[in-house]
Amino acid sequence: MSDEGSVPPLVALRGVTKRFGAVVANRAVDLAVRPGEVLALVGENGAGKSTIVNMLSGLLRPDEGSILVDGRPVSLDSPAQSVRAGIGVVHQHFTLVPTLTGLDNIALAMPELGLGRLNRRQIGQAIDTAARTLGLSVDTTSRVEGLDVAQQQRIEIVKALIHKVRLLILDEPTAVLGPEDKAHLFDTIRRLKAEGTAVILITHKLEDIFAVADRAVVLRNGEVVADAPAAGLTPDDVVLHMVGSGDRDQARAIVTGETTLRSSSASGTDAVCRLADVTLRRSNGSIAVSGLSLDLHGGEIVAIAGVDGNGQSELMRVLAGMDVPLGGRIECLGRDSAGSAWTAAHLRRAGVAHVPEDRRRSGIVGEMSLARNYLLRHSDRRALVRHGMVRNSALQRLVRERLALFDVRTRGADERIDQLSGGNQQKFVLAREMDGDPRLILAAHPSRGLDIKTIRFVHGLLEEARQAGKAVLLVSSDLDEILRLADRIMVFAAGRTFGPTSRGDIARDEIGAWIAGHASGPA
Ligand SMILES: Nc1ncnc2c1ncn2[C@@H]1O[C@H](COP(=O)(O)OP(=O)(O)OP(=O)(O)O)[C@@H](O)[C@H]1O
Repeated sequence: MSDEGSVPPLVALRGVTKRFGAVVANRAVDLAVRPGEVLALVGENGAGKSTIVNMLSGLLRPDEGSILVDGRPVSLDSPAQSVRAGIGVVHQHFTLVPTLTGLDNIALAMPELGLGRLNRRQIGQAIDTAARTLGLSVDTTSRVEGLDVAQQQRIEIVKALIHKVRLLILDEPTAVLGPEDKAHLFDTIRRLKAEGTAVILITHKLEDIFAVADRAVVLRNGEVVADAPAAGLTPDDVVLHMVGSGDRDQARAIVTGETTLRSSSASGTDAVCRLADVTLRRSNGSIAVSGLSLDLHGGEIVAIAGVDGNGQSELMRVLAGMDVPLGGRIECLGRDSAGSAWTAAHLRRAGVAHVPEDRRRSGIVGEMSLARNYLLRHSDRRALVRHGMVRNSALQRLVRERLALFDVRTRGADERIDQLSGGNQQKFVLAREMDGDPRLILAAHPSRGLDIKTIRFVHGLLEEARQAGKAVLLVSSDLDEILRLADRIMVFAAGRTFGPTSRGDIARDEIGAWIAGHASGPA
Protein backbone atom coordinates (compact mmCIF):
# COMPACT_ATOMS: atom_id res chain seq x y z
CA MET A 1 0.00 0.00 0.00
CA SER A 2 1.11 3.58 -0.56
CA ASP A 3 2.32 5.81 2.18
CA GLU A 4 -0.95 6.53 3.99
CA GLY A 5 0.30 9.72 5.55
CA SER A 6 1.24 11.64 2.41
CA VAL A 7 -1.02 10.34 -0.35
CA PRO A 8 -4.64 11.40 -0.01
CA PRO A 9 -7.08 8.59 -0.66
CA LEU A 10 -8.08 8.31 -4.27
CA VAL A 11 -11.72 7.97 -3.31
CA ALA A 12 -13.21 8.32 0.14
CA LEU A 13 -16.59 8.31 1.82
CA ARG A 14 -16.83 10.52 4.88
CA GLY A 15 -19.73 10.10 7.27
CA VAL A 16 -22.03 8.85 4.53
CA THR A 17 -25.57 7.93 5.51
CA LYS A 18 -28.19 6.65 3.10
CA ARG A 19 -31.78 5.90 4.05
CA PHE A 20 -34.64 4.24 2.24
CA GLY A 21 -37.68 5.32 4.23
CA ALA A 22 -37.16 3.90 7.68
CA VAL A 23 -34.31 1.64 6.58
CA VAL A 24 -30.82 2.98 7.14
CA ALA A 25 -28.83 1.21 4.43
CA ASN A 26 -25.56 3.01 5.29
CA ARG A 27 -24.89 4.82 8.55
CA ALA A 28 -22.01 7.29 8.94
CA VAL A 29 -19.76 5.25 6.68
CA ASP A 30 -16.08 6.21 6.50
CA LEU A 31 -14.17 4.37 3.84
CA ALA A 32 -11.11 5.18 1.75
CA VAL A 33 -9.20 3.52 -1.04
CA ARG A 34 -5.75 4.51 -2.25
CA PRO A 35 -4.09 4.19 -5.66
CA GLY A 36 -2.94 0.63 -6.28
CA GLU A 37 -4.89 -0.72 -3.34
CA VAL A 38 -7.32 -3.63 -3.47
CA LEU A 39 -10.06 -3.22 -0.92
CA ALA A 40 -12.45 -6.07 -0.16
CA LEU A 41 -15.90 -4.91 0.93
CA VAL A 42 -17.75 -7.65 2.75
CA GLY A 43 -20.80 -8.11 4.93
CA GLU A 44 -23.99 -10.12 5.32
CA ASN A 45 -26.83 -9.85 2.84
CA GLY A 46 -28.44 -6.47 3.27
CA ALA A 47 -25.41 -5.02 5.10
CA GLY A 48 -25.30 -2.11 2.65
CA LYS A 49 -22.56 -3.01 0.15
CA SER A 50 -24.55 -2.38 -3.05
CA THR A 51 -25.82 0.91 -1.69
CA ILE A 52 -22.21 2.11 -1.39
CA VAL A 53 -21.52 0.95 -4.95
CA ASN A 54 -24.63 2.71 -6.19
CA MET A 55 -23.54 5.96 -4.57
CA LEU A 56 -20.05 5.70 -6.03
CA SER A 57 -21.46 4.94 -9.45
CA GLY A 58 -23.77 7.96 -9.43
CA LEU A 59 -27.02 6.02 -9.16
CA LEU A 60 -27.83 7.15 -5.61
CA ARG A 61 -26.93 10.24 -3.62
CA PRO A 62 -25.92 10.19 0.03
CA ASP A 63 -28.43 11.76 2.44
CA GLU A 64 -25.58 12.89 4.66
CA GLY A 65 -21.81 13.01 4.42
CA SER A 66 -19.61 13.43 1.38
CA ILE A 67 -17.70 11.59 -1.30
CA LEU A 68 -14.16 12.79 -1.96
CA VAL A 69 -11.92 12.19 -4.96
CA ASP A 70 -8.25 13.11 -4.45
CA GLY A 71 -9.26 14.70 -1.18
CA ARG A 72 -11.85 17.03 -2.77
CA PRO A 73 -15.62 16.68 -2.32
CA VAL A 74 -17.49 15.73 -5.48
CA SER A 75 -21.14 15.26 -6.35
CA LEU A 76 -21.73 12.11 -8.31
CA ASP A 77 -25.22 12.83 -9.54
CA SER A 78 -25.16 10.56 -12.55
CA PRO A 79 -23.22 7.57 -13.88
CA ALA A 80 -21.57 9.92 -16.39
CA GLN A 81 -20.18 12.04 -13.55
CA SER A 82 -18.92 8.97 -11.81
CA VAL A 83 -17.13 7.90 -15.01
CA ARG A 84 -15.66 11.42 -15.32
CA ALA A 85 -14.39 11.13 -11.77
CA GLY A 86 -12.49 8.01 -12.85
CA ILE A 87 -14.76 5.41 -11.27
CA GLY A 88 -15.72 2.31 -13.24
CA VAL A 89 -18.13 -0.36 -12.09
CA VAL A 90 -18.71 -3.93 -13.15
CA HIS A 91 -22.12 -4.73 -11.75
CA GLN A 92 -23.13 -8.14 -10.53
CA HIS A 93 -25.79 -8.35 -13.20
CA PHE A 94 -24.15 -7.61 -16.49
CA THR A 95 -25.46 -4.75 -18.54
CA LEU A 96 -24.52 -6.06 -21.99
CA VAL A 97 -26.94 -6.20 -24.91
CA PRO A 98 -27.04 -9.93 -25.72
CA THR A 99 -27.66 -9.60 -29.46
CA LEU A 100 -24.71 -7.27 -30.03
CA THR A 101 -21.03 -8.13 -30.26
CA GLY A 102 -18.58 -7.24 -27.52
CA LEU A 103 -17.21 -4.45 -29.68
CA ASP A 104 -20.65 -2.93 -30.25
CA ASN A 105 -21.43 -3.17 -26.55
CA ILE A 106 -18.23 -1.34 -25.72
CA ALA A 107 -19.00 1.22 -28.43
CA LEU A 108 -22.31 1.92 -26.69
CA ALA A 109 -20.31 2.93 -23.64
CA MET A 110 -18.42 5.49 -25.74
CA PRO A 111 -21.20 7.85 -26.85
CA GLU A 112 -18.61 10.58 -27.38
CA LEU A 113 -17.76 8.89 -30.68
CA GLY A 114 -21.23 9.72 -31.97
CA LEU A 115 -24.14 7.42 -32.64
CA GLY A 116 -24.27 5.95 -36.08
CA ARG A 117 -20.66 6.93 -36.75
CA LEU A 118 -18.97 4.35 -34.68
CA ASN A 119 -15.30 4.62 -35.15
CA ARG A 120 -14.64 0.94 -35.03
CA ARG A 121 -10.92 1.17 -35.55
CA GLN A 122 -10.48 3.57 -32.67
CA ILE A 123 -12.66 1.45 -30.41
CA GLY A 124 -10.84 -1.70 -31.50
CA GLN A 125 -7.51 -0.08 -30.62
CA ALA A 126 -8.79 1.05 -27.24
CA ILE A 127 -10.04 -2.47 -26.53
CA ASP A 128 -6.71 -3.97 -27.57
CA THR A 129 -4.82 -1.61 -25.29
CA ALA A 130 -7.10 -2.34 -22.33
CA ALA A 131 -6.99 -6.07 -22.96
CA ARG A 132 -3.19 -6.05 -23.28
CA THR A 133 -2.78 -4.15 -20.03
CA LEU A 134 -4.99 -6.68 -18.32
CA GLY A 135 -3.47 -9.72 -19.97
CA LEU A 136 -6.95 -10.71 -21.10
CA SER A 137 -8.08 -12.31 -24.29
CA VAL A 138 -11.42 -10.80 -25.14
CA ASP A 139 -13.74 -12.01 -27.86
CA THR A 140 -15.24 -8.84 -29.28
CA THR A 141 -16.54 -10.19 -32.56
CA SER A 142 -19.08 -12.79 -31.39
CA ARG A 143 -22.53 -11.88 -30.18
CA VAL A 144 -22.51 -11.63 -26.42
CA GLU A 145 -25.36 -14.15 -26.05
CA GLY A 146 -23.11 -16.88 -27.41
CA LEU A 147 -20.31 -16.21 -24.91
CA ASP A 148 -19.90 -17.87 -21.57
CA VAL A 149 -20.24 -15.83 -18.43
CA ALA A 150 -16.49 -15.41 -17.88
CA GLN A 151 -16.04 -13.99 -21.37
CA GLN A 152 -18.97 -11.66 -20.82
CA GLN A 153 -17.40 -10.50 -17.59
CA ARG A 154 -14.16 -9.69 -19.41
CA ILE A 155 -16.11 -7.54 -21.86
CA GLU A 156 -17.72 -5.75 -18.90
CA ILE A 157 -14.29 -5.15 -17.37
CA VAL A 158 -12.84 -3.83 -20.63
CA LYS A 159 -15.98 -1.70 -21.10
CA ALA A 160 -15.45 -0.17 -17.67
CA LEU A 161 -11.75 0.40 -18.28
CA ILE A 162 -12.12 1.93 -21.72
CA HIS A 163 -12.53 5.24 -19.92
CA LYS A 164 -9.70 6.49 -17.76
CA VAL A 165 -10.60 4.48 -14.70
CA ARG A 166 -8.67 5.08 -11.51
CA LEU A 167 -11.00 3.08 -9.27
CA LEU A 168 -12.60 -0.11 -10.54
CA ILE A 169 -15.44 -1.56 -8.49
CA LEU A 170 -16.20 -5.23 -9.01
CA ASP A 171 -19.51 -6.33 -7.51
CA GLU A 172 -19.33 -10.04 -6.66
CA PRO A 173 -17.29 -10.88 -9.74
CA THR A 174 -16.22 -14.32 -8.54
CA ALA A 175 -19.75 -15.56 -7.87
CA VAL A 176 -20.17 -16.66 -11.47
CA LEU A 177 -16.70 -18.00 -12.20
CA GLY A 178 -15.16 -21.45 -12.19
CA PRO A 179 -11.71 -21.95 -10.62
CA GLU A 180 -9.65 -21.22 -13.72
CA ASP A 181 -11.54 -18.07 -14.68
CA LYS A 182 -11.34 -16.92 -11.10
CA ALA A 183 -7.56 -17.27 -11.17
CA HIS A 184 -7.52 -15.20 -14.39
CA LEU A 185 -9.64 -12.52 -12.78
CA PHE A 186 -7.27 -12.33 -9.82
CA ASP A 187 -4.35 -11.93 -12.25
CA THR A 188 -6.23 -9.07 -13.87
CA ILE A 189 -6.77 -7.44 -10.49
CA ARG A 190 -3.07 -7.76 -9.69
CA ARG A 191 -2.16 -6.14 -13.01
CA LEU A 192 -4.55 -3.28 -12.33
CA LYS A 193 -2.99 -2.83 -8.92
CA ALA A 194 0.48 -2.77 -10.46
CA GLU A 195 -0.69 -0.01 -12.82
CA GLY A 196 -1.82 2.03 -9.81
CA THR A 197 -5.54 1.44 -10.26
CA ALA A 198 -7.51 1.08 -7.06
CA VAL A 199 -9.97 -1.80 -6.84
CA ILE A 200 -12.95 -2.32 -4.59
CA LEU A 201 -13.93 -5.97 -4.62
CA ILE A 202 -17.30 -6.92 -3.21
CA THR A 203 -17.44 -10.54 -2.32
CA HIS A 204 -19.11 -13.15 -0.18
CA LYS A 205 -16.20 -15.54 -0.61
CA LEU A 206 -13.76 -15.18 2.21
CA GLU A 207 -10.94 -16.78 0.25
CA ASP A 208 -11.12 -13.89 -2.25
CA ILE A 209 -10.09 -11.50 0.50
CA PHE A 210 -6.96 -13.43 1.28
CA ALA A 211 -6.15 -14.12 -2.38
CA VAL A 212 -6.05 -10.52 -3.63
CA ALA A 213 -7.09 -7.88 -1.13
CA ASP A 214 -4.75 -5.57 0.75
CA ARG A 215 -7.44 -4.50 3.16
CA ALA A 216 -10.91 -5.61 4.19
CA VAL A 217 -13.80 -3.42 5.26
CA VAL A 218 -16.64 -5.25 6.96
CA LEU A 219 -20.13 -3.76 7.02
CA ARG A 220 -22.84 -4.79 9.45
CA ASN A 221 -26.32 -3.27 9.36
CA GLY A 222 -25.01 -0.43 7.24
CA GLU A 223 -22.10 0.47 9.52
CA VAL A 224 -18.38 -0.13 9.10
CA VAL A 225 -17.48 -2.53 11.91
CA ALA A 226 -13.94 -3.39 10.81
CA ASP A 227 -11.33 -1.87 8.52
CA ALA A 228 -8.04 -3.74 8.65
CA PRO A 229 -5.17 -5.08 6.54
CA ALA A 230 -6.14 -8.46 5.13
CA ALA A 231 -2.84 -9.94 6.29
CA GLY A 232 -3.81 -9.32 9.89
CA LEU A 233 -7.18 -11.06 9.63
CA THR A 234 -8.30 -14.65 9.66
CA PRO A 235 -11.51 -15.96 8.05
CA ASP A 236 -12.93 -16.43 11.56
CA ASP A 237 -12.23 -12.76 12.36
CA VAL A 238 -14.10 -11.65 9.27
CA VAL A 239 -17.13 -13.79 10.12
CA LEU A 240 -17.10 -12.58 13.71
CA HIS A 241 -17.26 -9.00 12.45
CA MET A 242 -19.93 -9.83 9.91
CA VAL A 243 -22.34 -11.53 12.28
CA GLY A 244 -21.33 -9.53 15.34
CA SER A 245 -21.96 -12.36 17.77
CA GLY A 246 -18.58 -12.67 19.48
CA ASP A 247 -18.91 -16.46 19.42
CA ARG A 248 -15.63 -17.73 17.96
CA ASP A 249 -16.77 -21.37 17.87
CA GLN A 250 -19.84 -20.42 15.89
CA ALA A 251 -17.70 -18.34 13.52
CA ARG A 252 -15.35 -21.31 13.04
CA ALA A 253 -18.28 -23.58 12.26
CA ILE A 254 -19.57 -21.10 9.69
CA VAL A 255 -16.15 -20.84 8.06
CA THR A 256 -15.56 -24.57 7.88
CA GLY A 257 -19.17 -25.38 7.06
CA GLU A 258 -19.25 -28.30 9.42
CA THR A 259 -22.35 -30.21 8.57
CA THR A 260 -24.02 -32.92 10.52
CA LEU A 261 -26.03 -34.64 7.82
CA ARG A 262 -24.04 -36.98 5.68
CA SER A 263 -24.88 -38.46 2.35
CA SER A 264 -27.50 -41.16 2.32
CA SER A 265 -26.62 -43.56 -0.45
CA ALA A 266 -29.36 -43.57 -3.00
CA SER A 267 -28.51 -46.73 -4.86
CA GLY A 268 -31.50 -48.95 -5.20
CA THR A 269 -34.01 -46.14 -4.82
CA ASP A 270 -36.35 -45.76 -7.78
CA ALA A 271 -35.51 -42.91 -10.09
CA VAL A 272 -37.61 -39.82 -9.54
CA CYS A 273 -36.55 -38.57 -12.91
CA ARG A 274 -35.10 -40.39 -15.89
CA LEU A 275 -33.42 -38.66 -18.80
CA ALA A 276 -32.67 -40.79 -21.87
CA ASP A 277 -30.46 -39.58 -24.70
CA VAL A 278 -31.65 -36.03 -24.28
CA THR A 279 -30.73 -33.19 -26.63
CA LEU A 280 -31.23 -29.62 -25.47
CA ARG A 281 -31.41 -26.55 -27.61
CA ARG A 282 -30.46 -22.97 -26.78
CA SER A 283 -32.88 -20.14 -27.42
CA ASN A 284 -30.86 -19.20 -30.51
CA GLY A 285 -31.39 -22.72 -31.91
CA SER A 286 -27.88 -24.09 -31.35
CA ILE A 287 -27.41 -27.40 -29.57
CA ALA A 288 -26.39 -26.99 -25.93
CA VAL A 289 -26.22 -30.64 -24.87
CA SER A 290 -26.71 -33.90 -26.71
CA GLY A 291 -26.86 -37.56 -25.69
CA LEU A 292 -27.50 -36.83 -22.04
CA SER A 293 -28.70 -39.82 -20.00
CA LEU A 294 -29.11 -39.48 -16.28
CA ASP A 295 -31.28 -40.89 -13.49
CA LEU A 296 -32.10 -38.75 -10.47
CA HIS A 297 -32.97 -40.65 -7.31
CA GLY A 298 -34.67 -39.68 -4.13
CA GLY A 299 -32.18 -39.25 -1.32
CA GLU A 300 -29.30 -37.94 -3.39
CA ILE A 301 -27.84 -34.71 -4.60
CA VAL A 302 -26.57 -34.76 -8.17
CA ALA A 303 -24.50 -31.75 -9.05
CA ILE A 304 -23.68 -30.31 -12.43
CA ALA A 305 -20.49 -28.34 -12.35
CA GLY A 306 -19.10 -26.09 -15.01
CA VAL A 307 -19.04 -22.56 -16.24
CA ASP A 308 -22.47 -21.13 -17.05
CA GLY A 309 -23.50 -21.24 -20.65
CA ASN A 310 -22.77 -24.90 -21.30
CA GLY A 311 -26.30 -26.23 -21.22
CA GLN A 312 -27.03 -26.07 -17.49
CA SER A 313 -29.73 -23.43 -17.93
CA GLU A 314 -31.37 -25.34 -20.75
CA LEU A 315 -31.46 -28.51 -18.64
CA MET A 316 -33.05 -26.73 -15.70
CA ARG A 317 -35.62 -25.02 -17.92
CA VAL A 318 -36.63 -28.33 -19.44
CA LEU A 319 -36.89 -30.13 -16.10
CA ALA A 320 -38.97 -27.27 -14.74
CA GLY A 321 -41.39 -27.70 -17.64
CA MET A 322 -40.54 -24.37 -19.23
CA ASP A 323 -39.29 -26.05 -22.38
CA VAL A 324 -39.21 -29.49 -24.01
CA PRO A 325 -36.15 -31.42 -25.09
CA LEU A 326 -35.27 -31.31 -28.77
CA GLY A 327 -34.50 -35.00 -28.75
CA GLY A 328 -34.68 -37.96 -26.38
CA ARG A 329 -37.14 -38.36 -23.55
CA ILE A 330 -37.57 -37.40 -19.91
CA GLU A 331 -39.87 -39.09 -17.43
CA CYS A 332 -40.25 -37.25 -14.19
CA LEU A 333 -42.66 -37.81 -11.31
CA GLY A 334 -45.19 -39.48 -13.59
CA ARG A 335 -44.92 -36.87 -16.35
CA ASP A 336 -43.48 -37.51 -19.77
CA SER A 337 -41.71 -34.90 -21.84
CA ALA A 338 -43.35 -36.36 -24.94
CA GLY A 339 -46.84 -35.78 -23.50
CA SER A 340 -48.99 -32.68 -23.31
CA ALA A 341 -48.65 -32.37 -19.52
CA TRP A 342 -45.04 -31.21 -19.67
CA THR A 343 -45.62 -27.68 -18.47
CA ALA A 344 -44.31 -25.70 -15.53
CA ALA A 345 -47.69 -25.90 -13.77
CA HIS A 346 -48.00 -29.67 -14.23
CA LEU A 347 -44.50 -30.35 -13.02
CA ARG A 348 -44.90 -28.03 -10.08
CA ARG A 349 -48.04 -29.88 -9.06
CA ALA A 350 -46.18 -33.18 -9.47
CA GLY A 351 -43.63 -31.97 -6.93
CA VAL A 352 -40.88 -30.10 -8.74
CA ALA A 353 -39.45 -27.07 -6.97
CA HIS A 354 -37.34 -24.68 -8.99
CA VAL A 355 -34.81 -22.19 -7.71
CA PRO A 356 -33.95 -20.51 -11.01
CA GLU A 357 -30.53 -19.16 -11.82
CA ASP A 358 -31.76 -15.72 -12.74
CA ARG A 359 -34.16 -14.84 -9.99
CA ARG A 360 -34.71 -11.40 -11.44
CA ARG A 361 -36.02 -12.75 -14.74
CA SER A 362 -37.78 -15.95 -13.79
CA GLY A 363 -37.90 -16.10 -10.00
CA ILE A 364 -39.79 -13.00 -8.98
CA VAL A 365 -41.82 -10.06 -10.21
CA GLY A 366 -39.96 -7.02 -8.92
CA GLU A 367 -42.86 -4.61 -8.66
CA MET A 368 -45.05 -7.02 -6.68
CA SER A 369 -45.06 -7.51 -2.93
CA LEU A 370 -43.43 -10.48 -1.25
CA ALA A 371 -46.86 -11.91 -0.49
CA ARG A 372 -47.93 -11.72 -4.15
CA ASN A 373 -44.64 -13.23 -5.22
CA TYR A 374 -45.26 -16.07 -2.79
CA LEU A 375 -48.58 -16.76 -4.47
CA LEU A 376 -46.89 -17.17 -7.85
CA ARG A 377 -45.98 -20.66 -6.76
CA HIS A 378 -48.66 -21.50 -4.25
CA SER A 379 -51.87 -20.16 -5.80
CA ASP A 380 -53.37 -23.64 -6.03
CA ARG A 381 -53.32 -24.11 -2.27
CA ARG A 382 -56.85 -24.01 -0.93
CA ALA A 383 -55.66 -22.53 2.32
CA LEU A 384 -54.44 -19.49 0.39
CA VAL A 385 -56.89 -19.09 -2.48
CA ARG A 386 -60.50 -20.19 -2.39
CA HIS A 387 -63.05 -19.65 -5.19
CA GLY A 388 -60.56 -17.39 -6.87
CA MET A 389 -60.25 -15.14 -3.80
CA VAL A 390 -56.96 -14.70 -2.01
CA ARG A 391 -57.27 -15.39 1.72
CA ASN A 392 -55.13 -12.49 2.76
CA SER A 393 -54.70 -13.16 6.44
CA ALA A 394 -53.65 -16.78 5.80
CA LEU A 395 -51.24 -15.64 3.11
CA GLN A 396 -49.74 -12.96 5.32
CA ARG A 397 -49.34 -15.41 8.18
CA LEU A 398 -47.65 -18.04 6.05
CA VAL A 399 -45.34 -15.55 4.35
CA ARG A 400 -44.37 -14.00 7.69
CA GLU A 401 -43.51 -17.44 9.06
CA ARG A 402 -41.41 -18.32 6.03
CA LEU A 403 -39.63 -14.97 6.08
CA ALA A 404 -38.73 -15.49 9.71
CA LEU A 405 -37.57 -19.06 9.12
CA PHE A 406 -35.31 -18.00 6.26
CA ASP A 407 -34.25 -14.80 7.99
CA VAL A 408 -35.29 -12.66 5.04
CA ARG A 409 -34.50 -9.08 6.04
CA THR A 410 -37.53 -7.07 5.00
CA ARG A 411 -40.03 -4.56 6.31
CA GLY A 412 -42.81 -7.11 5.83
CA ALA A 413 -44.86 -9.23 3.47
CA ASP A 414 -46.26 -6.15 1.72
CA GLU A 415 -42.88 -4.69 0.79
CA ARG A 416 -42.07 -4.62 -2.89
CA ILE A 417 -39.61 -7.40 -3.52
CA ASP A 418 -37.25 -5.27 -5.62
CA GLN A 419 -36.55 -3.21 -2.53
CA LEU A 420 -34.84 -6.16 -0.85
CA SER A 421 -31.10 -6.62 -1.18
CA GLY A 422 -30.05 -9.21 -3.77
CA GLY A 423 -29.25 -11.87 -1.20
CA ASN A 424 -32.54 -11.38 0.57
CA GLN A 425 -34.41 -11.80 -2.70
CA GLN A 426 -32.61 -15.09 -3.18
CA LYS A 427 -33.53 -16.20 0.34
CA PHE A 428 -37.15 -15.36 -0.44
CA VAL A 429 -37.12 -17.53 -3.57
CA LEU A 430 -35.69 -20.41 -1.56
CA ALA A 431 -38.28 -19.95 1.19
CA ARG A 432 -41.05 -20.06 -1.38
CA GLU A 433 -39.72 -22.94 -3.45
CA MET A 434 -38.82 -25.23 -0.58
CA ASP A 435 -42.33 -24.89 0.84
CA GLY A 436 -44.89 -27.60 0.09
CA ASP A 437 -42.82 -30.77 0.36
CA PRO A 438 -41.34 -30.95 -3.16
CA ARG A 439 -39.97 -34.29 -4.38
CA LEU A 440 -37.46 -32.97 -6.88
CA ILE A 441 -35.59 -29.78 -6.13
CA LEU A 442 -33.93 -28.04 -9.04
CA ALA A 443 -31.45 -25.68 -7.47
CA ALA A 444 -29.51 -23.46 -9.86
CA HIS A 445 -26.77 -21.58 -8.06
CA PRO A 446 -28.83 -21.60 -4.86
CA SER A 447 -26.20 -19.79 -2.84
CA ARG A 448 -25.11 -17.24 -5.43
CA GLY A 449 -25.17 -13.81 -3.83
CA LEU A 450 -25.65 -15.16 -0.31
CA ASP A 451 -23.45 -14.39 2.65
CA ILE A 452 -21.46 -17.22 4.17
CA LYS A 453 -23.77 -17.76 7.12
CA THR A 454 -26.79 -18.01 4.86
CA ILE A 455 -24.91 -20.32 2.51
CA ARG A 456 -24.41 -22.71 5.40
CA PHE A 457 -28.13 -22.51 6.12
CA VAL A 458 -29.02 -23.24 2.49
CA HIS A 459 -26.58 -26.13 2.34
CA GLY A 460 -28.19 -27.50 5.48
CA LEU A 461 -31.61 -27.26 3.80
CA LEU A 462 -30.44 -29.18 0.77
CA GLU A 463 -28.84 -31.83 2.95
CA GLU A 464 -32.04 -32.15 4.96
CA ALA A 465 -33.98 -32.52 1.74
CA ARG A 466 -31.68 -35.34 0.70
CA GLN A 467 -32.04 -36.94 4.10
CA ALA A 468 -35.81 -36.73 3.76
CA GLY A 469 -35.60 -38.74 0.52
CA LYS A 470 -35.98 -35.91 -1.96
CA ALA A 471 -34.01 -35.73 -5.19
CA VAL A 472 -31.87 -32.65 -5.62
CA LEU A 473 -30.32 -31.49 -8.88
CA LEU A 474 -27.80 -28.81 -8.12
CA VAL A 475 -26.23 -26.60 -10.77
CA SER A 476 -23.29 -24.63 -9.52
CA SER A 477 -20.09 -23.05 -10.69
CA ASP A 478 -18.77 -23.16 -7.13
CA LEU A 479 -16.58 -26.20 -6.73
CA ASP A 480 -16.54 -25.95 -2.94
CA GLU A 481 -20.31 -26.09 -2.90
CA ILE A 482 -20.34 -29.09 -5.21
CA LEU A 483 -17.70 -31.01 -3.29
CA ARG A 484 -19.49 -30.31 -0.05
CA LEU A 485 -22.94 -31.40 -1.16
CA ALA A 486 -22.91 -33.73 -4.11
CA ASP A 487 -23.26 -37.50 -4.07
CA ARG A 488 -22.69 -37.66 -7.81
CA ILE A 489 -21.11 -35.09 -10.07
CA MET A 490 -21.39 -34.23 -13.74
CA VAL A 491 -19.58 -31.52 -15.61
CA PHE A 492 -20.95 -29.62 -18.59
CA ALA A 493 -18.09 -27.92 -20.40
CA ALA A 494 -16.94 -26.99 -23.86
CA GLY A 495 -19.95 -28.57 -25.52
CA ARG A 496 -19.47 -31.90 -23.76
CA THR A 497 -20.78 -33.67 -20.70
CA PHE A 498 -18.58 -35.61 -18.27
CA GLY A 499 -19.77 -38.13 -15.71
CA PRO A 500 -21.87 -38.70 -13.69
CA THR A 501 -19.37 -40.04 -11.25
CA SER A 502 -19.55 -40.63 -7.52
CA ARG A 503 -18.13 -37.90 -5.35
CA GLY A 504 -15.68 -40.31 -3.78
CA ASP A 505 -14.29 -41.38 -7.14
CA ILE A 506 -13.09 -38.03 -8.35
CA ALA A 507 -10.52 -35.52 -7.16
CA ARG A 508 -10.99 -31.77 -7.11
CA ASP A 509 -8.27 -31.23 -9.71
CA GLU A 510 -9.90 -33.64 -12.10
CA ILE A 511 -13.20 -31.80 -11.87
CA GLY A 512 -11.34 -28.53 -12.37
CA ALA A 513 -9.70 -29.95 -15.50
CA TRP A 514 -13.06 -31.10 -16.85
CA ILE A 515 -14.53 -27.69 -16.17
CA ALA A 516 -11.73 -26.10 -18.14
CA GLY A 517 -12.58 -28.55 -20.92
CA HIS A 518 -9.01 -29.94 -20.80
CA ALA A 519 -9.38 -33.52 -19.82
CA SER A 520 -10.84 -36.50 -21.56
CA GLY A 521 -12.70 -37.81 -18.54
CA PRO A 522 -15.39 -40.46 -18.92
CA ALA A 523 -17.84 -39.15 -21.46
N1 LIG B 1 -34.27 0.87 -3.55
C1 LIG B 1 -34.44 0.49 -2.27
N2 LIG B 1 -35.57 0.75 -1.61
C2 LIG B 1 -35.74 0.36 -0.33
N3 LIG B 1 -34.80 -0.29 0.41
C3 LIG B 1 -33.64 -0.57 -0.20
C4 LIG B 1 -33.39 -0.21 -1.57
N4 LIG B 1 -32.14 -0.63 -1.90
C5 LIG B 1 -31.62 -1.24 -0.80
N5 LIG B 1 -32.53 -1.19 0.22
C6 LIG B 1 -32.32 -1.72 1.58
O1 LIG B 1 -31.05 -1.24 2.04
C7 LIG B 1 -30.40 -2.27 2.80
C8 LIG B 1 -29.01 -2.51 2.23
O2 LIG B 1 -29.14 -3.14 0.97
P1 LIG B 1 -27.91 -3.43 0.01
O3 LIG B 1 -28.50 -3.88 -1.30
O4 LIG B 1 -27.00 -2.27 0.00
O5 LIG B 1 -27.21 -4.65 0.76
P2 LIG B 1 -26.01 -5.59 0.29
O6 LIG B 1 -25.00 -5.59 1.38
O7 LIG B 1 -25.56 -5.19 -1.07
O8 LIG B 1 -26.73 -7.01 0.26
P3 LIG B 1 -26.51 -8.34 -0.67
O9 LIG B 1 -25.27 -9.00 -0.19
O10 LIG B 1 -27.73 -9.15 -0.35
O11 LIG B 1 -26.46 -7.88 -2.10
C9 LIG B 1 -31.32 -3.47 2.77
O12 LIG B 1 -32.08 -3.47 3.95
C10 LIG B 1 -32.21 -3.23 1.58
O13 LIG B 1 -33.49 -3.85 1.75
